[in-house]
Amino acid sequence: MTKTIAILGAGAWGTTLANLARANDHQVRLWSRQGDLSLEDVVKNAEIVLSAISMKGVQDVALSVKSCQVSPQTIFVTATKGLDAKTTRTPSQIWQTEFPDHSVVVLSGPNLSEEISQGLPAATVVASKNTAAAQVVQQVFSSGRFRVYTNSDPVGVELGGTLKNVMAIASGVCDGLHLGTNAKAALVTRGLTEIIRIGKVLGAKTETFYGLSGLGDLLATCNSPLSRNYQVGYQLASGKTLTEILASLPGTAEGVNTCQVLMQISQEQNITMPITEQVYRLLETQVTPKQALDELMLRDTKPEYHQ
Ligand SMILES: NC(=O)c1ccc[n+]([C@@H]2O[C@H](COP(=O)([O-])OP(=O)(O)OC[C@H]3O[C@@H](n4cnc5c(N)ncnc54)[C@H](O)[C@@H]3O)[C@@H](O)[C@H]2O)c1
Ligand SMILES: O=P(O)(O)OC[C@H](O)CO
Repeated sequence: MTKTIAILGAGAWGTTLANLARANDHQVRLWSRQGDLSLEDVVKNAEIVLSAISMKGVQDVALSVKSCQVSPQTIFVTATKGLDAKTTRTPSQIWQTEFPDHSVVVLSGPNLSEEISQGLPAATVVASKNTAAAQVVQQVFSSGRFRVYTNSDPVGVELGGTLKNVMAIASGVCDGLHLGTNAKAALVTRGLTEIIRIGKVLGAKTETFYGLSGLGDLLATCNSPLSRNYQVGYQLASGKTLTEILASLPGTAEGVNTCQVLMQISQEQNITMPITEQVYRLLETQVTPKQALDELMLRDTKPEYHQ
């Protein structure tokens, strides 16, 4: 059945998702703050409101939508991968707080938008506490080129996509320093352990991180030069400054902000995050890429716990 869908954020991801929904004959209205359409007109009578806004704009946009006329049945979908710098909340937590009586669905997976725009096959996950709402979103986007799975752990799915961005920066550094395949495998594997450790404290289920939105997205983002987060790390390794890199980056690299928020969470909740800590110190120019590597390699010896 044709759905009326409002997509907020006309960047790389919002535009790609709009095209996927249009290809399935849905009626899509795309809103951006630079565009001609008003937010009020775009969300009016929408059965689904999907946000692909960068993290820094999510809270403000959610508040603006709250002041618009939204149908009580509207399903909110969030495709943002980040954490709020002020509150440390995830995007779905922000949308659910502003719209407590609505279903909120998280859409996340190994989804480099450029590949999907080229018509290459990909899979993703739609997760919600409300299974029926997740199934509606699954039908909207599913096609022969985009396979959509449902999941009942929205926070786990969301955190998989968010936390891997920090590991993608580290992976870019690893490749930029030409440290080899063994080093990369060690980094990604220990990165997953670190993601699970943080994710469990933040309320996610461990098994979710072994799925598409966790391990899947970690593999995609840590291995692709198309990833903006990977590019940040790769170019830091070549000696560029973060300011120079961000000035020429096409779109948002959420891992930079996520890393700062994670350091705050690490201090408040006493969670050990060695890789995140070194990425943070590198972004803050407290260490060079080579020093960050040495710090990680020379940590105290320990058993290989996966927790
Ligand atoms: N590009 C991808 O491959 C991809 C895939 C999956 C998820 N994501 C996630 O989707 C989100 C958006 O990524 P993108 O690649 O489209 O980024 P982008 O930089 O191309 O677009 C970001 C969009 O957010 C809007 N925005 C930013 N701040 C705003 C504010 N204060 N108010 C209103 N609008 C604001 C921008 O105008 C733009 O439309 C990120 O969280 C990213 O991690 C991206
Ligand atoms: O370009 P990045 O680093 O934001 O990665 C895009 C997607 O999150 C990959 O799934």
